[in-house]
Amino acid sequence: MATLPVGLSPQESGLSYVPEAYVIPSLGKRGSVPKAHIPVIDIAALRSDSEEEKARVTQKIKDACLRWGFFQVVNHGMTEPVLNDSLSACLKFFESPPAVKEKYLSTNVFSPTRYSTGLKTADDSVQFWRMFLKHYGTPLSKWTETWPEDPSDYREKMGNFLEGFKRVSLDVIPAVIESLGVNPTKLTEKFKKGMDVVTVNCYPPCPQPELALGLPPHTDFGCITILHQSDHGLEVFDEQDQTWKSVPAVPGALQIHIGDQFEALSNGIYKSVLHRATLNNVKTRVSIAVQYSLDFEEQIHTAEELIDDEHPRKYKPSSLKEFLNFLSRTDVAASGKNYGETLKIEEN
Ligand SMILES: O=C(O)CCC(=O)C(=O)O
Ligand SMILES: [Fe+2]
Repeated sequence: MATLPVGLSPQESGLSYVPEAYVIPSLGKRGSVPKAHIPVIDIAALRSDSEEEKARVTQKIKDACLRWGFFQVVNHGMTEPVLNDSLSACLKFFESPPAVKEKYLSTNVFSPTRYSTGLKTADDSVQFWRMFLKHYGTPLSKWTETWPEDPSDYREKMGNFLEGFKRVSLDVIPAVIESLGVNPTKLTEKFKKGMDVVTVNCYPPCPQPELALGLPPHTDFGCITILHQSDHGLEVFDEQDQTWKSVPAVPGALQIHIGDQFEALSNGIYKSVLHRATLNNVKTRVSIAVQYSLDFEEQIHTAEELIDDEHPRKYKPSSLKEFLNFLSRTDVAASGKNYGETLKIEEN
């Protein structure tokens, strides 16, 4: 499929106005969005031997998942240099000459490493003020070779970062499963061999940030997403009062989203969080969102422990491969279609 050469989109070329295809009429007059009182959870105890301390953290995770499907974590074990270096390596990639990015330009969602703009591609009918790079994470021995060679430290910095992130995921995922009253042992073994889909988002300054978005309202398809950002800009939808709220910046904190596949695992007890990325007109924001799922074709099912006569199964099984098939045949930006909706079993 034809696509714009790298560097020519309005957000890459620094256009001084927002073209029609980027204007989101439903944004209306945005004014100031209230802050969300999102729990900030110290997860150090998840790595300790104290069952009592672990249970305390697990309870906090449960409360946050029920209320928001979202929380922030601190004391996650990632060091500041590893976190900072990953963002600088990503920013350098986006600032590289077009020839560096052209190698990865693709509209094929199955490409292991893919650069593009907007939500899915520059050809979508609705556009978003974003550039992105997608690739897989661990095991590094399998995927590093597929990542950009330029900038020269990208592979090293992202490798350190993604190994640390995987460890955080293996602390948080069992705790989320446990918080549902489900034994996490078997699934955790599968997650060790699971896929991490890495999306590096770059949102350059936008001349009219009130008119456009970096990413439209969406839920993430995976089990959980862990997000690391250079600056705030993420908003979550508060189901309680049906309004958008901004996620406060907490230095060093990582953001954790419940995704569609964990909503299905929980039989709808936890809901995947609706979120969107907003823009500013001052500085480039970079975020790294890693979605964790089982192996490519391995399906995740609703936990049997959560199904009985009163609580029938509400979700179909799903896999990363099935999600990518959905994505390749759907113009998500124009249709507003969401993968999570396709997983719901219709009630008779
Ligand atoms: O940049 C952000 O804050 C959000 C990124 C995101 O939602 C995604 O990559 O799925
Ligand atoms: Fe997302």
